[in-house]
Amino acid sequence: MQAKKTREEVEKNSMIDTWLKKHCLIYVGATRHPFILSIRDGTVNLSSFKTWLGQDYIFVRAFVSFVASVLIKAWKESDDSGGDMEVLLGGMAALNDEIQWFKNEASKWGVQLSDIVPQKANKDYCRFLESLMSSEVKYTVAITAFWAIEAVYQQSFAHCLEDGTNTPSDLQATCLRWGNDGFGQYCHSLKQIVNRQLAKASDDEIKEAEVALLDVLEHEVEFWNMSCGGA
Ligand SMILES: Cc1ncc(CN)c(N)n1
Repeated sequence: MQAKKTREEVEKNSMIDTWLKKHCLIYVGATRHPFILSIRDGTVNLSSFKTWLGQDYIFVRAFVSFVASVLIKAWKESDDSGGDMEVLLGGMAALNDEIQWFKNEASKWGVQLSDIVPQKANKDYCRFLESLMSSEVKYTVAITAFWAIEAVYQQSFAHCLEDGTNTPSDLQATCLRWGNDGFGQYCHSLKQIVNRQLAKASDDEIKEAEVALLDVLEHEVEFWNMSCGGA
């Protein structure tokens, strides 16, 4: 018979949900940003959209390297009982498509990707990713950040696809890229990996993972602000 879980174990198993409740203000700030709300209600400024498109292309290229570093940490540190490598490889494959998608969208919207200069918020975010790539950073911390980065886009763009929204038809494909059910399922798999890692992590690692989550949420807010011309 399975032993009854202690309250501590139950809490650790759903650590992410506990954190999202605790940090609800910043989480809502990242997933319901005015830029996203403007897509959702159809008032989006197209020049902001194009800024976001060009800057995000640069971000995604840095993000691929970060994901590669998470994959290495998974190989070294995870017992892989949850099939982490497969989930991460699926993520890499999706990023390969994402880069191609950015190139196609850029040519559709007349954005010259070779001319894009990364703005401060983007540089800061990429620098943060680089800091997580250090071998000193534990898998639990890096995978928490990884899940949060993907989850913010999934939650944000899925919000633009809900019934009764006014998302412009030519932005539907963008919203579907991250708001589709398959991407939602992928984020759910990442979240399960994170909760499993946190359940066996040391107190210090748990603290570091929580800080990484907050850092991601702050960088995501700054990234949206930048897209609107605010940073
Ligand atoms: C800034 C940012 N955050 C998240 C994602 C989703 N891969 C993205 N493309 N850009």
